[in-house]
Amino acid sequence: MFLGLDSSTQSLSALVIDPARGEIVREVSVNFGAALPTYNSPSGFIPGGKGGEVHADPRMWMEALDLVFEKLADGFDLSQITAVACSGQQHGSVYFDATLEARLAALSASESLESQVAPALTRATAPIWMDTSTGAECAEIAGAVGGNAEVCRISGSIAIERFTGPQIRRFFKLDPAAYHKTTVIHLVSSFVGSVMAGKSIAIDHGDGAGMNLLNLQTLDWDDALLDATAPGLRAKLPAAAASASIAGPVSGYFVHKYGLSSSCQVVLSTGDNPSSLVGMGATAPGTIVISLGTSDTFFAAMEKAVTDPQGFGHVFGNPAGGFMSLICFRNGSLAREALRDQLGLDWAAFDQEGLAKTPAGNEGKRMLPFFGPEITPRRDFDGPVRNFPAEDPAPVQVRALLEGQFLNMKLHSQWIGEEASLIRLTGGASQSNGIAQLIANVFQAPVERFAIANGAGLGAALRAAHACGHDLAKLQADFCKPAAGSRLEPDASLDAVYDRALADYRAML
Ligand SMILES: Nc1ncnc2c1ncn2[C@@H]1O[C@H](COP(=O)(O)OP(=O)(O)O)[C@@H](O)[C@H]1O
Ligand SMILES: O=C(CO)[C@@H](O)[C@H](O)COP(=O)(O)O
Repeated sequence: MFLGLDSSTQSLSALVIDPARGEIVREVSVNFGAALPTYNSPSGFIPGGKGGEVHADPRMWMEALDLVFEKLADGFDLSQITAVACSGQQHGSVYFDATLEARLAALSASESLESQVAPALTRATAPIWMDTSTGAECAEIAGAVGGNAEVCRISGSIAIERFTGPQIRRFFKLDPAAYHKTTVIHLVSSFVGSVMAGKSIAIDHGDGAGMNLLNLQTLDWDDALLDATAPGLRAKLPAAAASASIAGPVSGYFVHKYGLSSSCQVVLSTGDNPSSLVGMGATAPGTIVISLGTSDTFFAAMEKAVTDPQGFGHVFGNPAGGFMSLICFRNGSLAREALRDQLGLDWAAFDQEGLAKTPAGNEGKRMLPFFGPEITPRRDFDGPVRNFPAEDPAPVQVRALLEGQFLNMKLHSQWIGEEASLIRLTGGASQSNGIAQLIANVFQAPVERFAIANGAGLGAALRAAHACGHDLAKLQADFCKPAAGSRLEPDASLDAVYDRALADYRAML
């Protein structure tokens, strides 16, 4: 059996697969806000950050890892697990001093992970992907390297506020003493994997490409980008390596405390979106994945690595080899939640009210769907913009938000240059039938969903199995199957309606 862990924005989840039976045999999850309320992070991050700062408390992730293993081990024999791999929310970074390695190597099963690892932190909180505070650092990095076109040529993205390099530069500028004390900087995914392995593990090319530090030609950290970011940075970064590498056996902590086998192997971690590419069976070009987690993301395996001339889209490593496109929309589920709560609805009513009671195209009533700062396209927070009165009935508001979100996605994914022939949906909001049908109609492509909404966790488990010799294509054929009756066809009669809507939306931006 193989275990996949996914440390996303709002939760840490675990999923066990049995390739011999082609089945998911166990799934558990810990929601940070609900299970760990003392961190005051109801949506997984510390609210109220100033100047675009959005951080999370890494101690919360350590506590969640113990909690998820307690749940996993309850009535389940974890010694059956051959290997584990992790996925994590992308770009977030965790900073440690020179005591980290000794602490990880000597973890005692009689104490918590948090009490043993947290004293090594050199930065109390971790900037995460929602952070937009590094505009100045992005400009400095681009300026030092010769402009954003050059940053994009090397790393697959222009200098981006949430990416790890600009975040590291900001830390170096804000607290140089703490930066100099830092000897290891991990991504969220490689951090969780390192705790599992009892030693710092390498960063894979999938998540590493989201740092503005990886050279996509050499697949190593790029000296010009390192120098532009902060002094002595190469020595603080784990090596960059292929996603399918085995890091070593699991830490004795998990053997003695939760019953994993001492021969259980830890496979390198990757980002939650590259992991979902694997879990949604989309590692070969042709299928587009839309993930509706905290962020909404749109991604696909690439035939060849093209970059976004507008600078919003990214090129990441495909965990199965080659590259993938990725576009991230910050106003995803939290924007839908904000409107749902303003209107006093639950999710069922949100679907029924919004989509069943209004016509496709919303009679021209449109919304720029930004309930917080947006990154695709870049907009400061000035609230949603409507071309109709904010007092209009709830169904009009809901349809305007949802159509706005997916028109925005359609508009900003055109640079990839591929017509969507099949879309697979994952993430929490993919459970909504109304949203799934709306996506089919806006993109005029069939939409499929799986029985589980956690494509990233499934991807992690599949990667663990693949790294241990299982054939990835066979694993994907067995596990990445749409749930019976889940396929939704687009309504071809709405093609012209959404063409017009897209033109209107573009004009409103
Ligand atoms: N039926 C639903 N309709 C719309 N959104 C939903 C529904 N169920 C859950 N969600 C949204 O899914 C989000 C969590 O998705 P998830 O993929 O677990 O996020 P993450 O991986 O970022 O932690 C929540 O913010 C919630 O608003
Ligand atoms: O910033 C990005 C991708 O570039 C986000 O997609 C994060 O990876 C967070 O993922 P979720 O928690 O929303 O799944």
